[in-house]
Amino acid sequence: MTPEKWFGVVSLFPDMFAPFTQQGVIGRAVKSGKLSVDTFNPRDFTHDRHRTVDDRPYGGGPGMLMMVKPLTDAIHAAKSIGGENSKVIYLSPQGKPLDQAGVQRLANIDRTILICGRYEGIDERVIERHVDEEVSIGDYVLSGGELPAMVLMDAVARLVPGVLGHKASAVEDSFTDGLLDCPHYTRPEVLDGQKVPEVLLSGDHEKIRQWRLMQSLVRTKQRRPDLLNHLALTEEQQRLLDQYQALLRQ
Ligand SMILES: NC(=O)c1ccc(NC2CCCC2)nc1
Repeated sequence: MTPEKWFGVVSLFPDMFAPFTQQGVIGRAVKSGKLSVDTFNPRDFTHDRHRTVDDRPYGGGPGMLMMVKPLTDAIHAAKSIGGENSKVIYLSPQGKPLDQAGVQRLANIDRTILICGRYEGIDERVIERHVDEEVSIGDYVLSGGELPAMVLMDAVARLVPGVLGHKASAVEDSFTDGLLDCPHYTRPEVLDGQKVPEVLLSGDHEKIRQWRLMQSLVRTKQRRPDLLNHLALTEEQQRLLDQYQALLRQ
């Protein structure tokens, strides 16, 4: 069996991960043993009557931080399961933006610990001491790192061999070669008077492949030219793009 990929999630809200690990693609990956997710709740590592997990920031200011000792105890518990050389990732807006290339890199790591911050975040010394990588899923602020952790696990799990059937890998392909996905169509052939592009009904698979590639290129050029800047287009891709632009100029 392919060695399973393990995620250890440090979170004050472990119940948020139950629906995520029991449904859909991820649910199947967990059921088939290709993926496993363990949660570690800092609150389980408190010893005071109120089970305190937050603490005040030095220097004052609004909000609280995650209390250090319960957090580091939870991290140590996760490392005792995943192993001392588990990759430790902290989700935060200050992190490196996550893109498909980053997802592919993380897909090659078998043991990953994800730290989900709450309140205003965590003590910088915990980041310096325990965190290998700070990762951001986008330039916006969320109430916790749990949703970013699920986004990361979903994107990574899709790349684990056997998790996706062959059918769903079309989406992967377009992003893997750095392009946006082409338009998709299904029944009915005419929807509110709008027909499905003829080529898709032609049965000519080479023409369909070229049409889809052209659509991906044009969409990427129109919607995300920045993605094209980092791409070395293949000879075929360049030809198709030139062909399309020649069409536009007619
Ligand atoms: N863009 C992101 O990936 C992201 C991650 C965590 C977060 N909030 C957390 C971070 C510390 C306390 C709440 N917000 C946004």
